[in-house]
Amino acid sequence: MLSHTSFPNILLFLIINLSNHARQLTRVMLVQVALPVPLYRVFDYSVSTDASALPTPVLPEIGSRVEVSFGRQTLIGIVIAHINEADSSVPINKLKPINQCLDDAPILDELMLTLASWLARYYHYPLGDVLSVMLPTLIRQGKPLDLLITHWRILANVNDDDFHANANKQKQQFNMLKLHGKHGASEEVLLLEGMQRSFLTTLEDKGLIERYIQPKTAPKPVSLAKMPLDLNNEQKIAVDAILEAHSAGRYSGFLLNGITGSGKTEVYLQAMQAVLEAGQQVLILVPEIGLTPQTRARFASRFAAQIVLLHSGMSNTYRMQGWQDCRTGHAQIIIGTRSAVLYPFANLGLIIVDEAHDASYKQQDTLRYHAADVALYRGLQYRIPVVLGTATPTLEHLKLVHDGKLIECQLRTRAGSAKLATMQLIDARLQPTHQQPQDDGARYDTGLTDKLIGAIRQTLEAGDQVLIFLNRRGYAPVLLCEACGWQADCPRCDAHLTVHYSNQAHYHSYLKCHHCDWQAYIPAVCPDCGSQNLDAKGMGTTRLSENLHAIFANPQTSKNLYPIIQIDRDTTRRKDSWEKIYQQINQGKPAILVGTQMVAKGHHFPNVTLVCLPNADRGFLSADFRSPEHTAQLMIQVAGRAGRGDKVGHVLIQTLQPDNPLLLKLVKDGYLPFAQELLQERKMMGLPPYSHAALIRCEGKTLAATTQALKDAISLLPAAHNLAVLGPIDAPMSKKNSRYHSQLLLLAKDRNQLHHVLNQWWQPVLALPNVKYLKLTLDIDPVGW
Ligand SMILES: Nc1ncnc2c1ncn2[C@@H]1O[C@H](COP(=O)(O)OP(=O)(O)OP(=O)(O)O)[C@@H](O)[C@H]1O
Ligand SMILES: [Zn+2]
Repeated sequence: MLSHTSFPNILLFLIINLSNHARQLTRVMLVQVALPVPLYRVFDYSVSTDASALPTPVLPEIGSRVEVSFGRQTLIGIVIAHINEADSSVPINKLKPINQCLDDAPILDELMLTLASWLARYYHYPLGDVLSVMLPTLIRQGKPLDLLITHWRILANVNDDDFHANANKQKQQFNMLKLHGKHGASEEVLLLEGMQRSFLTTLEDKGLIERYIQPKTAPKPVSLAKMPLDLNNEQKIAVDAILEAHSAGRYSGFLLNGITGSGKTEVYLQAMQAVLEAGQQVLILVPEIGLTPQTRARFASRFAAQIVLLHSGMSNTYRMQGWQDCRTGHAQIIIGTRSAVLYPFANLGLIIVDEAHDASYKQQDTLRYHAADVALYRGLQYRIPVVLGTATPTLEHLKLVHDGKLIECQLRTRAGSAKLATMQLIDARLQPTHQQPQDDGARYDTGLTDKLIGAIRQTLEAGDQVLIFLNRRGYAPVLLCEACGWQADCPRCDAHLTVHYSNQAHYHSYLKCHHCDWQAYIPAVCPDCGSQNLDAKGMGTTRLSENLHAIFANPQTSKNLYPIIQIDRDTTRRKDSWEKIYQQINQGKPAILVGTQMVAKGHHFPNVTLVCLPNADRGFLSADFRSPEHTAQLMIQVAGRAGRGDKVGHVLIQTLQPDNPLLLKLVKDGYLPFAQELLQERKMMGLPPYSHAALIRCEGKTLAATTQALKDAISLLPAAHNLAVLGPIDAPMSKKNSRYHSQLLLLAKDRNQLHHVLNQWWQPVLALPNVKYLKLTLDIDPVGW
C-alpha cells in the first residue's frame, strides 16, 4: 500500500525519469572541430538535434574526421574536443549539426593532436590549417582510409555464360577482372587498366564479383640481409650512446658530427638494427634532392624489412597508403623528405635526420616548420633518441650542443682506409683563365685557369674521375649588349634571364627566368639599340660542359676523349635520368662530372679523386649574414666527394679573393673552427642563434603598400616589447612574379619573449584593414631571406 507521502515521491521519480529519457532522445552533443580555414579558432557543432534520428547518433571520437557545413561550403575537419552546451560561446539553437562522421575510430591519436597544437602555437599558424598540412590530400578530402586497398575479385563459380546476350560491355569488363585470377586486383590498378567504377558496382549488384579489403598481414620481424661492418672506436661510442638512450626509453637529441665519409651511415644502420630488432619503427629523414634510388638501396641491402619511401613526387594514393602503413606499424623503415616528420607512427623507436644542415628541411610556405626541430619535438613525445647527422652542423645545432641540449658524437676520421682530401687555393688573379682558340682563330674565355685544367688532365690520365662544382645551371646567367649595355631581364622579377643555349640543338636555345619560369626567345639583335653584338656573360653548367668538351677533345677528330656528365635539374628532370647517370659514374671510368648543388649531398662516387670549385666562394661576399655559413657547408660537402675510395683526394678552389679571411680559415682549419668563429661574430652582433628571429614578409601589388602595411604592423607592437625591430625593408628580390615584397625582422634575446609578443600581436596585425589586399606571412626561425 502506498502511503500518502510516498505518492509525490513516485511522481517525482517518474517525472525525473521521463524527462531524462526525453533529454536522452533530444540530447544535443557538442563537438569542437578544427577546420581548414585561415582563422585562429575552432568551431562548435552539434551532433544531432533531431530526436527521431535513427540510429541514435554516435558522438564522433576525438581525432576523427567529420563533414560539416561552413557558410556555404562543405568542409572536412577534425574533432578535437567534446564540450558541454555551457562551454560553447554559440547559443545552442544557432549551432549547426555535423553532416556526417567519416571515421568510426580516431585517425589521429593524442600524440598527433598534441603535435598539431604544438605546431600551431610555435609557428603561430591556425590549428585547422596545421592539420591540413599534416594530412595527406586524400585523407583531407575525406576518402575512407581503406579506399585504396579495396580489391575486386570474381566470385567463385561464376563465369561469362551468366551474362545476358546484350550485356557485352559488362562481360568484357568481367573478363578483364577474370584475368587477374582468384585474388583479383586493387581498384586503383583496375581503373588504370580501363575498367569503369560503375561497371564494378553493377557487377557487384548482380552478384558476379565482390570487393574485399586485402588483409595486411603483420610484417615479419626485421632480419639482417648483410652483415654489419666492424665499427671504429668513434662510431662505436656513437652507436652505444644512441642505444643506451633507446633502451632506457629516454629522449635524447644527438648531433652526429662526422666529417664527410666518416661512416655516419654505418652508425645509423647499427643503431637502427637494435631498434628494429626490438620491433620498433625507424624514421629516416633525407633532404629533398637526396632521395635517389640509392637511398633506399643503402637500407634495403642491410635489412630485410618493410621499407616505405615518402616524398612529394609520389601519387596521392601512394602517400595515403604510406601514411596508413606508418600509422598501423606495417612500415618498419620509413625514409622520407621533410613532411614525413608529420606522419603518425604506431611504434616509433628512433628518428634519424641525415644531412641535418640541409636547408630543404625548412618548409618555405604555409606552415613554415623546420623538420629537424619537429623531429626533436617528436623524439621528446615518443621518448626516443633523435640523431642529427652531418659533416657541417648548422650554427643553431652547434649552439644546442654548447647549451647541453644536444649530445655531440664526433667522427673525426674517414672510415675504412680513405683519407680526407687536401684543400688548396688557386689565385685566379695571378693566373689568367685559359683562352680556348676557335676555328676562326679567335679565342674565348673558358673560366678555368691553366693550373686547374692541368690538374684535371692529370687526374683523368691517371684513370680517375673529376667533379667540377658550379652552382648555376643553364648556359650563362646574363645576356648583355656590348654596344649599349642592355641586359635581358625578367619582366616579372628583379632578375636577369638565364641564357639556355646549346650549339647542338637550336630549339634548346631560349632565355628563362629561374624564379618565375618566364621564357623568351634569344633576340637576334639588341632590342634597345639594334646592335648584333649580344654576348652571353658568365658561366652556367652547360657552358662549362661545352668548354670542357673543347679543351679535352681529341685535336684530330674533335671527339671527346672523356665523357662529360652534366648533373643539374635540367639534365635529371626525367624520371630515370639520375639512375642512368649513376650507372655511368659507377662504371668507374675516367670522366668529368659537372654538377650543381645536386652533387653535394651524400653521394658516394669512389673514383672521384679531384674536386674543383671554380667560383664557389662568391657566397662569402653576399649581404645575407647566413651566406658564409651556407657557402662553407656547400663547399665542404662538395669537397667531401673527393677521395672516398682507396685513393687520396684533392680539392682545388679557384678564387679571385684568395685573402678573404673566412675562406682562408675554412681551407686552413676546416669547418668546425670556421663555424666557431662565425658563432662568435653572431654572438657579438646579437644575431641567431644568440637571438630568436621572426620574419614577417608582406607581398602585394606595390612596394608602397607592402611597406605601409609593415609600418602599420609595427605601430601595433605592444609598448615595452623589448624586441629588436629591423625594417621594414625591401625583400632581397623585392619584385618576383610581378608581385612586390617587403619584410620586417623581429629579434628577441629570449624565445619566450618573442612568442609572448607574437601571441598578442600577430592576429591583430592580420586583422589590419589593408591586409586583406596583401599577403602577410610569419616565419619563425627563418633560414634565409
Ligand atoms: N667501420 C667501417 N669500416 C670500414 N668501412 C666503413 C666503416 N664505416 C663506414 N665505412 C665505409 O666508409 C664509406 C663512407 O661512409 P658513409 O657514406 O657512411 O659516410 P658519411 O659519413 O655518411 O659521409 P657523407 O657525410 O659524406 O655522406 C662507405 O663506403 C662505408 O661503407
Ligand atoms: Zn621572373
